[in-house]
Amino acid sequence: MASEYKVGLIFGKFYPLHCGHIYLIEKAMTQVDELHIFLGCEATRDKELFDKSHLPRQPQVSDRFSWLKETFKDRHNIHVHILDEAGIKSYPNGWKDWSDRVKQILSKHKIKPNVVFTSEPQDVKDYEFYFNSPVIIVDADRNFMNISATQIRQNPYKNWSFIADAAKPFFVKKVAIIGQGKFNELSLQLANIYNTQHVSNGYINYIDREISTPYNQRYLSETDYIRIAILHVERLSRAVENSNKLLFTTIDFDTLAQYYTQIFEKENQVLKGLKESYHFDLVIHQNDLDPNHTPAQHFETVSKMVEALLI
Ligand SMILES: NC(=O)c1ccc[n+]([C@@H]2O[C@H](COP(=O)([O-])OP(=O)(O)OC[C@H]3O[C@@H](n4cnc5c(N)ncnc54)[C@H](O)[C@@H]3O)[C@@H](O)[C@H]2O)c1
Repeated sequence: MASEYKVGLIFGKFYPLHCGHIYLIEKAMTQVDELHIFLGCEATRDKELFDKSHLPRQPQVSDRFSWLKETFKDRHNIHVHILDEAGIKSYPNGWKDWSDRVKQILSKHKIKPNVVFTSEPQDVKDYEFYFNSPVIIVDADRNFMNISATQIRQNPYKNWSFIADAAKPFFVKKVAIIGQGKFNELSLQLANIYNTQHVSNGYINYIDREISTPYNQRYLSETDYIRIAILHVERLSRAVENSNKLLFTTIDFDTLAQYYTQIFEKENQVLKGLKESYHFDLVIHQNDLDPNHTPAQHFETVSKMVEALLI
């Protein structure tokens, strides 16, 4: 006897996607032929969640969507839909309107669900009523993956290991430590200590020398600076994918643009654009620290500044 083709539904905010969500989804996948995930979004509610959180920046719907897509890429029977909840009374006061909006998407894509998965026992009756489907509760006590998105929003770095790998790069804090001699080694040292990535920039020593070099004896042309900047973006982008909470480097784009302006006595639009769009969470210039301090004291000062980023 042919068994019924099973189509499952899962609803969530995935703010952010974590291993508990992934467990729910994978557990559901053991019981269905096809799974439809609905990513609920509502601009005011989502902004409020961010305002109450300790997340470094607000994930947009596109970020949350891409975390799901990336995590379940190559899984052709997992489908992700964006569910705009604008204008509907917030949970749990808008079940009728909310389920009607879900049904619009179901009918548009000719999806005929026959099971809903959740870890929330209090929602079972409403899901059964509005979708006329049985509900399977997965790990209501969160014993298998003891984590919630609220806990991650409250303390993303303490709960780092639970954040979905696809979402981690979004939360990595970028640190540039700029200086000479022993100070220049700090970013590499801290990357080692924090078990994370470091992006060196070998050109920085050249650039620093160029400032005091007469025009006709300089090594680097104007376009070399653009190449250095683009290469740096590429290397940072690769490194952030494998970073553990922090990413260290020896130059930021604001400083690079300042060097350029100092040397060529004009602005460059590419560097200006990078300076405005590429955000660093912490930039430490050796010149801003006490010049009478020893390298060991600088190490202490900088370490404390970095540690404060993870609170
Ligand atoms: N307006 C309404 O009345 C109404 C009614 C129902 C649902 N909704 C919407 O549905 C969405 C529900 O999202 P949510 O808050 O449940 O999202 P969520 O992202 O917190 O969770 C998504 C799913 O993962 C499960 N889960 C979370 N942590 C888990 C863990 N550690 N182990 C196993 N499973 C885990 C949850 O039970 C849920 O089923 C929201 O967008 C909400 O607005 C609205």
